[in-house]
Formats: sequence, C-alpha cells, structure tokens
Amino acid sequence: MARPFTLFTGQWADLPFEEVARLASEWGYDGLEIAVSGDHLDAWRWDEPGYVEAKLAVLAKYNLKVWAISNHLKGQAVCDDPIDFRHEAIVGSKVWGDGDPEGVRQRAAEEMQHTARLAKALGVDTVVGFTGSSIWQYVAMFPPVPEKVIDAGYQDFADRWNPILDVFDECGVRFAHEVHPSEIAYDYWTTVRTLEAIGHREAFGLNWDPSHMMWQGMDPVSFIWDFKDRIYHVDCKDTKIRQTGRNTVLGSHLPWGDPRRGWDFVSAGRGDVPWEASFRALTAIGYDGPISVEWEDAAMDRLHGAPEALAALKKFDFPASNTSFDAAFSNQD
Ligand SMILES: O=C1C[C@@H](O)[C@H](O)[C@@H](O)C1=O
Repeated sequence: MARPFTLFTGQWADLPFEEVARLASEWGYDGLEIAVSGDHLDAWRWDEPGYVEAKLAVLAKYNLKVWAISNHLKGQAVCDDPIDFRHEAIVGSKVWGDGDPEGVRQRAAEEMQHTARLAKALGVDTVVGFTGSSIWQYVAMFPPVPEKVIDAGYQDFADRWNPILDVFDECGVRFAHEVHPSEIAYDYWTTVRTLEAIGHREAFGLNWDPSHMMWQGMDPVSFIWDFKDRIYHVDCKDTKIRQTGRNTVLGSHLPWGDPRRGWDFVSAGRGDVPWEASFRALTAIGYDGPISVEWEDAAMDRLHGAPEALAALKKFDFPASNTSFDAAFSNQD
C-alpha cells in the first residue's frame, strides 16, 4: 500500500538523535517514530523557543519525516503499582524526584500531557505508549483476588488517564496504547475492558505490535479486524516461539536470548508473526499510517538488523488493487 516506514528510536536512545537520523536515512527509512528518551525528545521542553524547530531541522537534513512520537517509559509510571527501582531506572530524575510513588505517578501523568503538547508542536497527531497498570501484579490471580480489586484497577486507569486525554483532545492528538503484558490492556479481553473503562473515547486507541500477542497465543490478525476503528499506529517486532514442554510462556525469569526461554523477540521476518496476513488485514481496514520497525533481537547486531527488518517488511507492503482482478472478463462486447 506504499505506507511510510519509520524506525522507532526507543532502543537507540543511547545514540545521539542526529546519529540515529543519519543511520535511518542511510538504511532507507522514510522517517522516525521518535521516543521521548535520551536526547531524542524532551517533553518538558515542548514550548521552549527553537526546540521543536531544531528537531525538525535534523529530520529535514536527512530527508526524514515524523508521523508519531512515543513515550512508553513515563506512560508506564502513570498507573503502575508498585513504583520501584525499575521505574527509577527508566523515568529520569525529573519524574522520579524523591521516589515517593504517588508523586512519581503524578509527574509521569504531567509529562504525558506535555507529550501531547510536544506532538502538536511537531505537527504530529499520534503519541504511542504504555499506560501502566495497578492490577498487573495480580495477573496470576493467586493469592485470590476479589473482583472488586480488578474493577478498581480499571477505574484507577480511567481516573488517571481521562485528565491526560483531555489535554490530548485540546491538542488534537490521539494516544495509541501498546497492548503489552504489564499494561492495563495486554490481551484481547483486557483491551475490550479497557476501552469500556475509558468510555471508548476517541483520544484513546491502540498501537498494534504483534510481538506481544504471539507469545500469549493471541491471533494478531483477527485483533486488527476486531479493533479496526482503534488501530491508530503499528509497531513491527517479531517473536520466535520455542515452547517445548520445558521452555514455557512465562520465560522462567531467564534473560532475553537464553535458549531455555519459551520465546524471544527477534528481528522482523525471522519469527512467527504472520506478516502477510497482517499486512493484508491492515489494508482491509484502511490503515494508511506509518509502519514502524521496533527493533529487538538479543542475538543480532542492531546495525545489521535494522536495515534487514526494513527490507523483510517492505515486501508485504505491496500496492492495493484499485480494480477487480476479474474485471477484464466482463463486458466482452
Ligand atoms: O515497547 C517496548 C518496550 C519493552 O517492553 C520491550 O523491550 C518491548 O517489548 C517493547 O515493545
């Protein structure tokens, strides 16, 4: 369908923004899904004179565009419980502050509001990210969890995200939540419940990333069809499943790439995601936004992987037909 291809910069935030832009351009990407991370973007600087212009100038220098920005790391802290050393490592000192959990959540929410303002300033209408969840900690449902605790978790999500989404509405920007374990919506039915909790408000949609669906045993293709009015963005990452009877779905607390794990993220095209059916489904629902490569593979050099993944995915993005393949049979006279 000739959709633009972007590189998600989150996994490259250790490199200067300009260096990532140079590499992506050299590899043939059309643009970047720029992460609010490292020196790539700072949401708190959204109204600083010259800040946005300087970022756009770097993109222009390398003939790149931006259709979406992302802020997974601060979004994660909006609803999470507990807030702990994991968040301290990812949210930065401004949001972490003195580490008081409620203060961290409030500052993370404020940063998400600034992220919408930054998106608007950049001329972008989509922010990709995570929501966090106060009830993810109960996923195994043991010790037994009363239903009212789960209900309260969805309510907590709505209470914390509605004021953030009010700012998104003011800015004309949409939030694309990445359906992902650890978040309020992590599978099919939690996505249904999350959309209900937020009253199906238009500012809240989904980032379709099939890699997280694969290891949970979900069908990423029917997800596209069932949530067709909510697919606001696409991140492409692949997953290789190796569930053997020894190697299992929860990963056994083993590090990425350990051969005893039941699955691993791999460079797009090298795993089990049904890319052909997925791209056909994206075309069927009329998705014409960016296809963003989120690159993760514990066993491959990223400088090799990022251009390889682009080439692997591009072959599925063929132009859609504007005529019926059997039209030539009709009207022979
Ligand atoms: O956005 C992401 C961040 C991490 O959860 C993780 O590396 C990956 O799964 C992902 O998609």
